[in-house]
Amino acid sequence: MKNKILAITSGEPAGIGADICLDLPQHNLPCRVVVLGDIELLRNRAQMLQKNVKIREFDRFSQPEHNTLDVLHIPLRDVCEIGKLNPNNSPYVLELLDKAFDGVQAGEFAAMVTAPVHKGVINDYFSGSLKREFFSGHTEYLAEKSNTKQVVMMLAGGGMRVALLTTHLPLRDVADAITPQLIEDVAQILHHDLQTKFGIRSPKILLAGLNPHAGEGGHLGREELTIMQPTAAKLREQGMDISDPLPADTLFQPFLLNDADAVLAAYHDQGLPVLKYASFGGGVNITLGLPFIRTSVDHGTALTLAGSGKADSGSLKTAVEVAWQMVLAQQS
Ligand SMILES: NC(=O)c1ccc[n+]([C@@H]2O[C@H](COP(=O)([O-])OP(=O)(O)OC[C@H]3O[C@@H](n4cnc5c(N)ncnc54)[C@H](O)[C@@H]3O)[C@@H](O)[C@H]2O)c1
Ligand SMILES: N[C@H](C(=O)O)[C@H](O)COP(=O)(O)O
Repeated sequence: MKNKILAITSGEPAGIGADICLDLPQHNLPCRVVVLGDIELLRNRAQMLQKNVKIREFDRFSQPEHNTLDVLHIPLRDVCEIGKLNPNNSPYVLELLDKAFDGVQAGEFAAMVTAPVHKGVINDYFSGSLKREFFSGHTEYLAEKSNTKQVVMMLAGGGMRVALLTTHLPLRDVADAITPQLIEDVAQILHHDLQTKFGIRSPKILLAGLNPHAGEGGHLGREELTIMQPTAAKLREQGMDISDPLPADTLFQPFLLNDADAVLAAYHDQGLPVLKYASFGGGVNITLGLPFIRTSVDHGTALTLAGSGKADSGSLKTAVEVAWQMVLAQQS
């Protein structure tokens, strides 16, 4: 295979991104990785955490070395104090993503894996600099950069896969966002990627209702009756194995999950707390529908843990492993 290297963006510099990246050489990974970030920041963090790891500048032509972290150096824009967000470093955080994106587009990297960023401070930077942009998350940022109209956020862990109809949206806006077109687009991407990227020939998808008890026959909200059920029926006519909207409070039970390949939840905090309860620190976030492979950790920047030695790097390890499995599946 031409490109065997995965790009790992080290994320918000004041958070645990550097800490968890420093564990990568110990993880017995199935492939070569390069971390994108400020090399001095990584060296300082390694010293602080007393990590016995060699940190060297990335050279594509050098041989991988035992206990060595290859770093593609991208300099910080301003001082970084551990645990303290500095909006002036937000362009640095975005540059890590842009460089990884350019690398996968150019075929230099086989996939990208992202350590956590802090959405709030990036938006603080945008508003402080009078810029108009809004940063919702990696998922939306990478969709926009790659001109992809629709992508799907799916997390996997604890023996389940949970995909989302809506991602980083205020709860107030969720109901209006759920349209037949959105359900069709998201379900089709989910179905397609479960087949092509995860080798599931006939994926079975459980659709979660939006309202309590899936609308209670229309008495507790009508979205299930007017939007979700008719769209699910249409998708079934097209050959997809997708349920009618089911009550979300009892959907995440083994007697239903054991027979399903994915849950399609209506919104972020309907699906993700269940999955994170089952697997926090060992799950993986996968963006489906992109023209390249991108996975991420299942946790955030954990500012108070940065530099403490208490950050668990298990999710980053899983994110690398899953990205690599997807690279291999793509080749076969
Ligand atoms: N992939 C990503 O970029 C990503 C994912 C989730 C959240 N975030 C962002 O992170 C920021 C902080 O979010 P939050 O506080 O809601 O969630 P968080 O995941 O940062 O923290 C939640 C709790 O889990 C703990 N925790 C998190 N990661 C851990 C790890 N690896 N090991 C041990 N404990 C860990 C934290 O200390 C905290 O108690 C927000 O800006 C959010 O948007 C980013
Ligand atoms: N929704 C994700 C989670 O809760 O883990 C997280 O915010 C990361 O999203 P992006 O990958 O879009 O940044």
